[in-house]
Order: sequence, then C-alpha cells, then structure tokens
Amino acid sequence: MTTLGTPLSPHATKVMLLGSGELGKEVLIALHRLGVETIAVDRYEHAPGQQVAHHARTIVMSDPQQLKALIEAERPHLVVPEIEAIATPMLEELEAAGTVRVIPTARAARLTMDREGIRVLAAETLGLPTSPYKFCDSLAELQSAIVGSAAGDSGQRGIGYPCIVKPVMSSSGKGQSKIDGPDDIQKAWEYAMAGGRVSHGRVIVEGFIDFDYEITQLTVRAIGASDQMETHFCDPIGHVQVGGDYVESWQPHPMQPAALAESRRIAKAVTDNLGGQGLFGVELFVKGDQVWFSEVSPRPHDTGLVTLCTQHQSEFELHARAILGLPVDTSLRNPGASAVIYGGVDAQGIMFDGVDEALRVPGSDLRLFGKPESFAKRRMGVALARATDVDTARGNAKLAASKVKPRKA
Ligand SMILES: Nc1ncnc2c1ncn2[C@@H]1O[C@H](COP(=O)(O)OP(=O)(O)OP(=O)(O)O)[C@@H](O)[C@H]1O
Ligand SMILES: NCC(=O)N[C@@H]1O[C@H](COP(=O)([O-])[O-])[C@@H](O)[C@H]1O
Ligand SMILES: [Mg+2]
Repeated sequence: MTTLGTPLSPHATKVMLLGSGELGKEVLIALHRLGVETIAVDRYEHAPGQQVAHHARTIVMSDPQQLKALIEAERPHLVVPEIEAIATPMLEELEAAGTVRVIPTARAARLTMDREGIRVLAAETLGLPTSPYKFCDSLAELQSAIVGSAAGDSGQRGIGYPCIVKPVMSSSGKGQSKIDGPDDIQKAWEYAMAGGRVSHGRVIVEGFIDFDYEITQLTVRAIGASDQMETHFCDPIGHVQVGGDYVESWQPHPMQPAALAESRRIAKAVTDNLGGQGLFGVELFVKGDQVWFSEVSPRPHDTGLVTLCTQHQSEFELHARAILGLPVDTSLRNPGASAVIYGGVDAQGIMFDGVDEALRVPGSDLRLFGKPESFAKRRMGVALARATDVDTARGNAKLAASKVKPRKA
C-alpha cells in the first residue's frame, strides 16, 4: 500500500530532485499534484524546477561532500537524479547505509552517468547489439582506435570511418562530433575535451550506424496490483537530432512488428538489469529489422517531452507515479509532435515574441522553461502539437516553434 503525507507537515512525503531543468520541472509539477513535498537542487539559482518546488537548493552536485551534507540535512524519502553529472558513488554509499532510496537505484545512476559503464553493461555483460566502440584517454589513443595498429597477431582492427567521438561524461550532444577522415581527428578530440560536463579527458569512439531511423522506447518499471514489478512500454517516439541534440520528436513512430519486438526485448533486458522503479528512456537505432542499443536514461528523456501532448499520462507523470509505487497507464491518447525552441542569443532574462501566434497554430501548446540565462544553442522551450496524424503534428509543432522569437530584453 502506498500512503502519502501532507506537504510542509511533519509527515510529508519528501522527494529531492538532483537537477532541476525542463525535465525535472515537469516531474516536480506531477509530484505537486499528488501532494508531495519537493526539494529542487541544481548548480545555479532559479533553475526551471526550482521555480515550482517547495524548496530550492543550489550546490555542486558532483561534489560528494556537498551532496552528502544536503541529503543528510533534508532527509528526503526519495532522491531522484535528473542529470548525469552527480557524485553517484556517494549516492551508492548513502543508499547502502539506508539513509535514502535513490531512483531507480544508485547503481543505475552510476552506470549511466558515464558512457563506459552503460556501454560495457549492455554490450559485454548483456550481449546486446551496439555500435563497435573503444575508449581512449589521449589523442594518440584515439588515432590508433580509429585506424587500428599494424596487422599481425597483435594487430588491432580500427573502428574506421565514419565514426563518432563523445566525451564519456556529457549529454545533449555536448562535445560530440563525427569524424569522416584523418583530418577530423584532432578537431574532434579538442572539441570533446572542451565539451564534457566534468573534465575527464576520456572519450568513446563509436562506429557510425547508418540507421533508417532512431527511436526512444520509454519503459516504465512500476509495482503492480499484487505487489510484483511490472514493465510497461509507451508507443515508440521517433526523433531527429542535430549535432547530437534533439530538435524534433513525434509519437507514435510507425515500426515493423519484428523491429518493435526487438526494441522492447533490448529495453526490457537493460531496464531489468538496472532495476528499481521509475521511467527509462531507451535510445535505439533501427535499420530494417535490425536494432542497436545506443544508451539509456534512467529518468524522463528529452525526446519524451512530446508525451505532454500525446499520452493520458506524460512520461513525467509516469515517473512520479512509478517512483511512489502507484499504478501507471502508458497508453497513447492521440498522435503528436514536439519541436525545440533554442535561445538564439546569449543573454540574461530574454523575451519571447510571438507566443500568441504560436498558440494559434491548430492543436498547439508551449512550454517556456524559464531558464534565467539564454545561450544561442540552449534549449529554452518546446512547442507541442497534437493532431490526427504524425505528419500534421510534426508540421504544426515546427510551425509553432518558428513563431516564437527569443530576443534580448
Ligand atoms: N554510433 C552512432 N551512429 C550514428 N549516429 C549516432 C551514433 N552515436 C550517436 N549518434 C547520433 O547522435 C545522437 C546523440 O548521441 P547520444 O545520445 O550518444 O548523445 P548524448 O550527448 O547522450 O545525447 P542526449 O543526452 O540528448 O541523449 C544520437 O541520437 C544519434 O542521432
Ligand atoms: N539530454 C538531457 C536533457 O535534455 N536534460 C535536461 O536538460 C537540462 C539541462 O539543461 P541546460 O544544459 O540548458 O542547463 C537538465 O536539467 C534536464 O532537464
Ligand atoms: Mg542520447
């Protein structure tokens, strides 16, 4: 049985989000609707989620001592990681000591904060299909990982061209680049060193998968009526990425039954191993009936923002429900799409012109995240559109996004 308390009372059910960007903001709103007391943590003040939570805290989340002190002071029932760059070994320590429950588990947060942890688990432990890959700690290692070493018994085959280089710790495409030939290697290495979230000097180089399309398979682990763990799948989300960052997503993405079944087999294998309760975003590449695992977020996924206009329960509501031990409904309500609104300018406290025109587009809706500072390539909002078919929804979401014009105040 799940019992919830009253916020700001001695018996409140308290949830702490580690990271309070646009995704956390929606999880926090879903938690508020259930009367949960929320603590929104981020690296800077007035982060989107901090604006809607009961309490806001600003710390360096990758600093284990700051993280420990905050969790011990606040004593939340649940700690919900919302970004990768967190001192996850400290979360494992606190979870092992029984101080707190981490969503979905502290181990899942640790394995997925670093591309190496999750890639080795998926490819080597679980034997799931992935792109070929190598990890490198220097430009020289990167060069030999790509071109290989001399043939012979000890010779290593290289990843070859084209390939993709990413810092082991980064997200939203930061520090990621494609290498088409030898001339690109040094630039890619330097870009990765500048773009990682926590400077680490380690990269993954992956063989380029020439997929037909890519999807996010949202997967929910929730407690069922007779107290057993159940796995629920949302309809597949199709998306387009530019420079490793999502710009457009839609749901449902049509798939052949064999590719869908294989996607769900992979999603189930990964999420079963990571364990715990909550929603996961499993990223997959598809070519014909062939499916490759790319990565997984043990939390709501940016491409899943589309579920705000397509599902009876958005991915944020599903996450909130699953972590609290409540039942979930992953069914689709209607087709829909999302299109990203970038800041376009580097400035504090920007203005958004054309909001009325955007909302005049049929079936449209908007989320403006309220980030205090804009960068040209920072995601500041998203346009949503529901429709009777995905093509119409995609057109309308892009149209609505184009009507919103961010500018300096
Ligand atoms: N091996 C690959 N082959 C082909 N395309 C790839 C490969 N790796 C990444 N990509 C492209 O780059 C995108 C971003 O890659 P990835 O998800 O690894 O980066 P990320 O920084 O973790 O992004 P996010 O945080 O948004 O998930 C993928 O969705 C895909 O479009
Ligand atoms: N792909 C991961 C992702 O979309 N994460 C989302 O972006 C925020 C950081 O945005 P910022 O970099 O603009 O501060 C995170 O807090 C999360 O909501
Ligand atoms: Mg990704």
